[in-house]
Amino acid sequence: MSEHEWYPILLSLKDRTCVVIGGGEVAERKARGLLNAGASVRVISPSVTRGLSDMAQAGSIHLLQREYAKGDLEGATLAFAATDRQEVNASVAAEARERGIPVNVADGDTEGDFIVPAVLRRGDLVLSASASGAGPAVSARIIGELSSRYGPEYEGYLKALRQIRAIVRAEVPDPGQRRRLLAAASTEEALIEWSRSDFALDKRALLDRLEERALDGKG
Ligand SMILES: C[C@@]1(CC(=O)O)c2cc3[nH]c(cc4nc(cc5[nH]c(cc(n2)[C@H]1CCC(=O)O)[C@@](C)(CC(=O)O)[C@@H]5CCC(=O)O)C(CC(=O)O)=C4CCC(=O)O)c(CCC(=O)O)c3CC(=O)O
Ligand SMILES: NC(=O)C1=CN([C@@H]2O[C@H](COP(=O)(O)OP(=O)(O)OC[C@H]3O[C@@H](n4cnc5c(N)ncnc54)[C@H](O)[C@@H]3O)[C@@H](O)[C@H]2O)C=CC1
Repeated sequence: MSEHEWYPILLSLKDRTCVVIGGGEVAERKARGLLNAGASVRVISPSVTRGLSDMAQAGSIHLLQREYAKGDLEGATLAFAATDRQEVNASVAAEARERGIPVNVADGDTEGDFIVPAVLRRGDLVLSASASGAGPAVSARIIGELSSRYGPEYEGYLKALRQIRAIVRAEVPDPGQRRRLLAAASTEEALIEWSRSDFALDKRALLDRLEERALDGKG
């Protein structure tokens, strides 16, 4: 994998077809990541892990148990070349390029268009880390460290914050003031407070409380 300056984005894959070629541990990990993003996943491989086989049985992925053949990327939004055969991965990448489909290549020999970071999800909070291919185990370790710092409670925090933000955006016309209040609404202490209270029931009281927090933050 040569050195690149990668551009990180969050992609919407809901109900989009993503095709994974290969059925080993790496393919399984990519398939799970795609399912977590609501994608429709097609896996093509003559042999597959137990995990992939269970996912197919449960109907969560569409499995074609055979070798990759040109044409398999038809209709794909993203392609993943995750076999243990470099020449197969290269053919998948070539088909993707012909079709203009972004492709991820799991081995280091063929250039892919994108790489996959290590990911931690807490509801709407998505944390990701990448070492740009220098050492993926570092990415995994850092995400492991973040998972204890940002626990499952963050899911509730962000649900609450989304509602607060909607109220502030509707009630506070001045952009500078809005930004000031939303910064005050986003501290960890504030997130804990919102997740424990019925703030949305009384907009006036909420805005007063935010003003108080904003002033406290200054002092
Ligand atoms: C470039 C990239 C392309 C891509 O796959 O997108 C790529 C490439 C390669 N990985 C290899 C090896 C390993 N990969 C992992 C793990 C992960 N690899 C992931 C991403 C990426 N791997 C992309 C770079 C992202 C980045 O740098 O941040 C993660 C983050 C996400 C995911 O895969 O979903 C996931 C951790 C998820 C988690 O656990 O949270 C482990 C550790 C383990 O398995 O426990 C090992 C063994 C240890 C080691 O080798 O370091 C090899 C050598 C293969 C060989 O030797 O044959 C290559 C090829 C090469 O480097 O040339
Ligand atoms: N990017 C990453 O995160 C990592 C990448 N790797 C690389 O990825 C490759 C795959 O790793 P694993 O999943 O552990 O390997 P694996 O050996 O467990 O699985 C390889 C899979 O490819 C399938 N396959 C072989 N020929 C095929 C064909 N013609 N069409 C469709 N599927 C075919 C096999 O059926 C098997 O399911 C490794 O050889 C290595 O180069 C390895 C570790 C991590």
